[in-house]
Amino acid sequence: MAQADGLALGGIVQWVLLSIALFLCWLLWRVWSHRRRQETSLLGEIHEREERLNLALWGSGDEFWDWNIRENSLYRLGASQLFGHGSRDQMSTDDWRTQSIHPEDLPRVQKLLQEHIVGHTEVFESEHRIRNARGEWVWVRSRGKVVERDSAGSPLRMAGTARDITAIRRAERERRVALEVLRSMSEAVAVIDLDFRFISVNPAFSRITGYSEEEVINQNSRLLDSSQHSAEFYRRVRDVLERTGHWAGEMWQRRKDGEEFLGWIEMSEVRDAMGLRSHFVAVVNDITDKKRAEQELRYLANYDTLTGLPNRALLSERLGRAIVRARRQDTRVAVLFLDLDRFKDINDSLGHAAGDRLLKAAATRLQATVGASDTVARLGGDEFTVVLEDVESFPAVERMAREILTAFTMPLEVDERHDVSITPSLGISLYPDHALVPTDLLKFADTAMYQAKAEGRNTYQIYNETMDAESRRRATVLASLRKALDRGEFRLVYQPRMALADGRITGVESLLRWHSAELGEIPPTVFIPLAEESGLILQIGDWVLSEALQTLKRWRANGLNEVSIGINVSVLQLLRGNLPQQLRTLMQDLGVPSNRIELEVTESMVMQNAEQTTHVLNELRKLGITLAIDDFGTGYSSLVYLKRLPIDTLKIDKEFIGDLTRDPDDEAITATVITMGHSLGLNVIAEGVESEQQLSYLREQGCDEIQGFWLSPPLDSHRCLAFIRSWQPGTVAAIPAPY
Ligand SMILES: Nc1nc2c(ncn2[C@@H]2O[C@H](COP(=O)(O)O[C@H]3[C@@H](O)[C@H](n4cnc5c(=O)[nH]c(N)nc54)O[C@@H]3COP(=O)(O)O)[C@@H](O)[C@H]2O)c(=O)[nH]1
Repeated sequence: MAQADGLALGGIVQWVLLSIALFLCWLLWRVWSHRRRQETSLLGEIHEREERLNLALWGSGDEFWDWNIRENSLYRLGASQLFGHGSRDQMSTDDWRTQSIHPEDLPRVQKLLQEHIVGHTEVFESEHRIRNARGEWVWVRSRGKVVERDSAGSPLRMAGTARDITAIRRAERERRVALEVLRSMSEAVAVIDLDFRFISVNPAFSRITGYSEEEVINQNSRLLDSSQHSAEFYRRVRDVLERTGHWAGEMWQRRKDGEEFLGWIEMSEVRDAMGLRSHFVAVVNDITDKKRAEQELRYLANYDTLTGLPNRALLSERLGRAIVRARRQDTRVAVLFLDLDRFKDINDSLGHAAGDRLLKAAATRLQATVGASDTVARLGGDEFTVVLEDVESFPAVERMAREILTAFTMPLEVDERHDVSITPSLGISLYPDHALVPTDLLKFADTAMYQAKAEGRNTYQIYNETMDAESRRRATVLASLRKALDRGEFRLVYQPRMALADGRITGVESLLRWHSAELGEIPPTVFIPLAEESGLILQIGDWVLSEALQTLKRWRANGLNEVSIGINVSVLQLLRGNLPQQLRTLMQDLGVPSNRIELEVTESMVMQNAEQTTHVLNELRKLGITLAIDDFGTGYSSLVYLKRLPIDTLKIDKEFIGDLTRDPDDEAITATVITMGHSLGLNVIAEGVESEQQLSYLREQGCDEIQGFWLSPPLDSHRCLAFIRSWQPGTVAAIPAPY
């Protein structure tokens, strides 16, 4: 039993031990399978996390790097997506240094790493270039931190991310370039929101408008609205901009200081990434100066800068339009061509500045006479043109021509001290009577003007066809005149004059004659004006002086010591200024006395140029030469000047003498001139005396001397010498007065 009991116990023990062993095995299996499950789930979790990290890196486009400092190795996750397939996931730090990073950036990156490792910076942060799988350099922004240190604090591991910022840097560079362009642009640029408030402006905007960026931000763009446009105009512009997204045009704008400027403005909408309008950009070009320059150019092209009158170009245009209107309305257009008489002499003597002022004064006088509705133009020099529209008749044009002549009888004020008298000569042509086109009308009016000059100036002429022949003849005469001196075609004749008191021959007047080889005998009334206009009178005048004084010398050698010689001089000779010196030399060379020389200048010439000629006349007077005013009574006489001028003799024009005893007016004028001349202490000579009646009347009025066909026509020097020698004074002195 004890054995059985022992066997049973042993069985039980074995069974228990087996059960325990089985249980332990089961427990171990359970633990193992639990661990296994745990491991599997951990691995799954790790895998999932890695997946997420990879996804995150893929999504962000970043690379993860892990640098084992002690082992000197670099692990990179996501490098291939950042730098292309083939980029290495693992590399040694040395390879990274020598192959991966751009050599120029390496020192900077190492410095930043060092600063972080020693604890100077919280994080390592750097932008540098990395070579990608294709061998190109790409810019990355790398951020990282030390993530493990040993017990001594030395870094064991650093980890971080890197991001490709090549595109960002390019965009940034482009943005900087764009900003620089905006900054350096000469056009003002403003970004405006949809409520037309300024968002940003460039420096040119501040320069042009005077407003700084701070002053305009958030301000409405109405700030620049100018008073030159109506509110309606600005409303329309904004309306177009809102509807179409674009507006371009010229717009006046007001600067901060209130000054207005003209801008060429281009406004365009800006759309955001969603394609919605977000802003407007306005580019403003200040075109005030350009516009002004354009206007000035237009002005210069169409107006005469001196007088402000239309020039030839604008005149032709207006005349053309006037003709078109006249054709449509069946009316007339008149062209008045005006030239100032002897303007050249005045210009030469007064100087060009005064000449310019005279032209301006003449332009004002002309415009005031004609009125604002008709065109007055300056063609250059002293030539003006008037265009009259809706002309009813020839007399109406003549009336205007006379009004112009009358307007010029009053002297023109050149400055505070100088008044100058100047007369115009006018030529007139009419559409459709004389021509149908502007060029012909102008040409014919010009021809008529020359005819007016030939008629003695200070008058008008209406064009007729014979004038063309006349102007051609003038050109022919002038061509011959230029050769006359060299060919020796001039000669002087001498007309004696006689004292009424005792019948003595007191002197002669030398008169020029021209016999042209081609044209025959040309009267002085024809060639003298041409010689004056062309300036040839200066050389011709020199010849006359020399010739006349040589005759005087010859006569004196023949015993005519008491006879004086009168020599006509043109005002041009006086204005030239060297006449006194010229005469001094001639007198010395020829040995003739000055008190036997009298220079004759016409009244109108001297009166018009009194200020300029007085000095020369005084010089001549100082030489002992006497001075006579010729053609007295025909021009505009100023007693003031007459009194001031150093003259000795008045010669009453033959125009008054011819009608003596027939025309009471001429008698009255002649008597008055004699009285006035005597009251001024002057010797008075009557020219053109042809009859005894005239002679008697003049004697009765106390005239001092006479000259004319009654006594003798002009004679050549030999015949004149003979005439004087044979003259019997007693016979004439005995002629009684008619009353
Ligand atoms: N600058 C210069 N001008 C000169 C010179 N020589 C002449 N002239 C000027 O030319 C104009 C015309 O002169 P001319 O044809 O010689 O006529 C003169 C006389 O011939 C004429 N005359 C004289 N007596 C009578 C008369 O009884 N009846 C009449 N119908 N005519 C007469 O008058 C002219 C006189 O000239 P003036 O005394 O000068 O007025 C003339 O303006 C001349 O001045 C010259 O050398 N230089």
